[in-house]
Amino acid sequence: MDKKKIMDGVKLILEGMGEDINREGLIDTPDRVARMFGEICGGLHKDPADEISVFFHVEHNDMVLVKDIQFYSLCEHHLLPFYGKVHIAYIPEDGKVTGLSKLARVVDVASKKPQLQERLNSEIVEALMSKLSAKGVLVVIEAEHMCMTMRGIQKTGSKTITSGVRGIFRTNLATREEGLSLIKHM
Ligand SMILES: Nc1nc2c(ncn2[C@@H]2O[C@H](COP(=O)(O)OP(=O)(O)OP(=O)(O)O)[C@@H](O)[C@H]2O)c(=O)[nH]1
Ligand SMILES: [Zn+2]
Repeated sequence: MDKKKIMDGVKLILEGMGEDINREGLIDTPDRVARMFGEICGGLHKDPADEISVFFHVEHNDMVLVKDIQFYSLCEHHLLPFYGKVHIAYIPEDGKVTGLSKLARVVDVASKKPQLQERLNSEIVEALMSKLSAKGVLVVIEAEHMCMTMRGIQKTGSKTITSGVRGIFRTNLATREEGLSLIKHM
């Protein structure tokens, strides 16, 4: 990331607001904000699929579900946070599974950048489908968008739910319902 460009931009925004960029409380703000963007946009220019780096073979060809994976992302329209939980289920092909933490790493890389919830959802699904060659993948994201709560339409508490369904979760209704009910009730 070009830290200097971000710092110059932050100074311009503050000046545009009529702030005194040399007052004590703001003097280090451009530097802080640039470091912050480096951290919260750490997924930029990375491929989420690269996070799935280890594979194991187990005698398990049924569902694997990791739910309530917390994420924080940045709405690409307003640069305000949207955040919530990702639930990931997959059905391995020939017992090919990955480490559980790798699923959360995929979520981190796909979310830490200016993003849309729908794209976040499909990037996670595609990463899993391509690397695991799974029989099926189901990803559900529930999120609160601060651009809809602290500004604009101001609907505090509203939640946006997206889902991405591939393979057997798409073709077999009972499998999809099992995944969805585990996400909802456990
Ligand atoms: N589909 C989708 N829309 C989003 C997401 N995040 C923010 N938005 C929406 O993007 C839209 C941008 O609309 P614009 O009319 O260009 O911007 P705006 O004038 O600030 O709109 P308001 O938010 O309605 O005040 C808004 O409706 C946001 O709610 C997202 O992840 N997915
Ligand atoms: Zn927004």
